[in-house]
Amino acid sequence: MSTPTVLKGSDAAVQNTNDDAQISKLSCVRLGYFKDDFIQYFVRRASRRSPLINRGYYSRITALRHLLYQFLAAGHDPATGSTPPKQVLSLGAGFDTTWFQLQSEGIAPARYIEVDFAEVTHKKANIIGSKEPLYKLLGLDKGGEIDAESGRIVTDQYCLLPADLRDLKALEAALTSVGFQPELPTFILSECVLVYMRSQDSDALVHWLGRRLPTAVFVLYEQIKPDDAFGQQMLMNIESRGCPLLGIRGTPSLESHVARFRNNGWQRAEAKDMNTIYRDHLDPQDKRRAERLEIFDEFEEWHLIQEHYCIATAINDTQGIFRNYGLPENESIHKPLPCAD
Ligand SMILES: C[S@@+](CC[C@H](N)C(=O)[O-])C[C@H]1O[C@@H](n2cnc3c(N)ncnc32)[C@H](O)[C@@H]1O
Repeated sequence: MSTPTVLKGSDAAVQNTNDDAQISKLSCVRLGYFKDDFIQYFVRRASRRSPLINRGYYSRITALRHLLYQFLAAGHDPATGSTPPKQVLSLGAGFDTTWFQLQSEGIAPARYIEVDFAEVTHKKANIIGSKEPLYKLLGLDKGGEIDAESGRIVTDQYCLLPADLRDLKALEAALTSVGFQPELPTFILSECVLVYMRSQDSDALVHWLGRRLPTAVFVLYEQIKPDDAFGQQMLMNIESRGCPLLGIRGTPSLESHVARFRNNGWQRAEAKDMNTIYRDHLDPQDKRRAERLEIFDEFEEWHLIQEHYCIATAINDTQGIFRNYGLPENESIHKPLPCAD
């Protein structure tokens, strides 16, 4: 498959949001908010972000990582010491490095599948193919397939697949081609992705996954509240970059995220805004450490921004392994992200 050279304007702009996200993650890593030894390979022009942005990414990444760790540990049987094999499906993964981090920590799941537009996976495959620490971790020096031209990598544990998430037939074909197993416990990650799609497309995707995956956790992070003054300004800023939040009117609130999941094949769902998550669900000790990293006095804006982002989770649990799944209230069972010295 060749990489399309002509992109529809807004698709190209949406793809560029990936670069922005990775620059912000690297900014956090360099300041010590969290550790990620791999993000450096995916950023061409590093830039230090404002304390407001850094703290926002810290809260996003810390909460999402906690949910992922919890999923990976679910179903652990203390008697046998075994945990059921699991898979991750990362939608619109961009240059996310989570698989590399999990693999280097020795806790990667049985399968980790990333999907994005071919233009993005093409660039990601090129980077992975040209950086020794990345392709060695993937075992690509010993086997597996990498086709940077088409943006496809297939190894036993990790797959990178080009597909447009609005085209469910193409997505299904891509997943089937690498032996995606719908019956395995699956963690679906959508970090700032569905909101760029029209609601009819993202609803269809949520429905399709909800119907096919009997044991799964869907974790979504994105913007909400488009209608108050701050929300209107946020929409204008994003629209001016050419990538409007086409889906935000369909899921403008916490309640609408829950309702969308419940109406589309998911047994349970909940949604919280990032103010609540930061206040009540992040490890207090790690938060204190992060809060000392930079001088910070923009509290009013901080709360406004955090109120306009949410994490929604949905669960299908035919095996009964996610009974207590979710972010815990402020307490000590958090596994803090390893932090840079
Ligand atoms: C803001 S970036 C987020 C990247 C990554 N999830 C992260 O948080 O670091 C949005 C990503 O979603 C991808 N995306 C948006 N719409 C998509 C679609 N219809 N099909 C495939 N990927 C899509 C973009 O190409 C981009 O890489």
